[in-house]
Amino acid sequence: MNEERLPQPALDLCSEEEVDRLVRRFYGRVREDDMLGPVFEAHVHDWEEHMLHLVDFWSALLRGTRRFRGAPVQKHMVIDELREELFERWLLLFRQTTAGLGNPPMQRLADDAAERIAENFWRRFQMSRWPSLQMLG
Ligand code: HEM
Repeated sequence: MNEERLPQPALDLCSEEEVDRLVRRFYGRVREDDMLGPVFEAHVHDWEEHMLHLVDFWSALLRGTRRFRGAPVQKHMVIDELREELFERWLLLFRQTTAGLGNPPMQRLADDAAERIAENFWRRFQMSRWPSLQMLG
């Protein structure tokens, strides 16, 4: 178990520029990826809008800002292509990106949040597609 406390969202954890760098580098990798690229290209119609929206999302999680407005769960529930390997790939590219930012506390919080959210999306997606799984708790 990691004894060190997880960093908390704070304005001095990272700058807006670092958040912007994370999002642009990450989705740059996603777009070039053989597995994830086609899924995103099929659903994202305006990439610049998506980037700015995702900067607001990560800025909220990492810096505690309050610009993000959205419905992430619903947006993912309608992506028919979702499957476990895609989430694993998503997390791999995300971790590679955060590792290259040179800000270890930001990296820890971002990786932790991404993992928890990915698990949540995947669990909810399975529940919504196969409601009989609900009885398994
Ligand atoms: C297999 C993994 C994933 C895929 C294929 C995926 C795909 C997508 C796509 C296609 C959109 C655009 C939807 C639209 O605008 O209609 C989107 C939006 C978004 N994604 Fe993901 N995603 C994945 C995992 C994640 C994870 C793990 C997170 C968070 C840690 C995340 C956060 C978001 C957010 C915040 C939005 C914007 C939602 C909104 O507009 O309210 N995604 N994603």
